[in-house]
Amino acid sequence: RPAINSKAETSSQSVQRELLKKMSQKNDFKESIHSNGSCRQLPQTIIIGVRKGGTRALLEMLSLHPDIAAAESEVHFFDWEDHYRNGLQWYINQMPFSYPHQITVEKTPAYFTSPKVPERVYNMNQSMRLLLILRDPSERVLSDYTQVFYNHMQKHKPYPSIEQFLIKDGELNVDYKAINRSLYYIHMQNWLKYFPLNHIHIVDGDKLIKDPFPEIEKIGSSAPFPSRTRQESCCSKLSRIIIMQPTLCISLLLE
Ligand SMILES: Nc1ncnc2c1ncn2[C@@H]1O[C@H](COP(=O)(O)OS(=O)(=O)O)[C@@H](OP(=O)(O)O)[C@H]1O
Repeated sequence: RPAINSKAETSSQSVQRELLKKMSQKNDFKESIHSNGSCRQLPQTIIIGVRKGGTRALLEMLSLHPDIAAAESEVHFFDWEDHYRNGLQWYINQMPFSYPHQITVEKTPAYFTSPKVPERVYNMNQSMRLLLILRDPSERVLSDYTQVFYNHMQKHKPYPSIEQFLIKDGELNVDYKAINRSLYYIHMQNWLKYFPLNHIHIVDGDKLIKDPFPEIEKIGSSAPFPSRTRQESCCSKLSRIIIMQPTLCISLLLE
């Protein structure tokens, strides 16, 4: 099943409306509505990971589509207790304003490897569409390590070499977080307890970086970048595309 499908959208939105009604009875919930008719909506699609898989690039590419409204920053609603305790009203408040026909997408790469998250997402919306971008697991480990290494360097803090993390007692150290996050099949099993495989659209991160358009096209069954709005959308967001992926921009302009 495609991860983003504007027809299936209708049923997903009605599920969420029911959910919001229940919330309003309990917590005096008020939906934030803008005077221009847009409002904040719960996401219908979540990019759940994987960390360093290309989640930012994927979100930026999807947000080129005029029917997609993307949350700017990582929300960490389902994985951080402090946030989860705040409830759905708080979650909605983190979402961008969007029009009813638009699909709201958020990305928090830590969701994929957090054991509590699949059940929590399921409890919110059983028909949630999940996007998971994976890349070569070894390269992902290096990328993960490098990010933490540079964070330490910037703070002038020492950080062990990668060799010190990789091997423990002569064996691969699967307790090392960066390796553990690359054990995709383990985390996937958690998600499959709650969502069938056809709810989880897997994007090939290695292909996305080399040739993004075919990977993006696979996400939606209907044309993900309607021709009517393609150029307009491309021009207004040109600078972002150039930063993220010049070849996507060229594809969009040539289409
Ligand atoms: N199109 C495009 N533009 C820019 N970057 C791209 C793109 N596609 C994939 N990537 C690679 O994505 C890696 C960062 O992944 P994430 O965005 O998931 O990182 S994070 O988890 O949100 O920190 C990061 O990996 P590293 O280069 O290993 O750091 C990027 O190279």
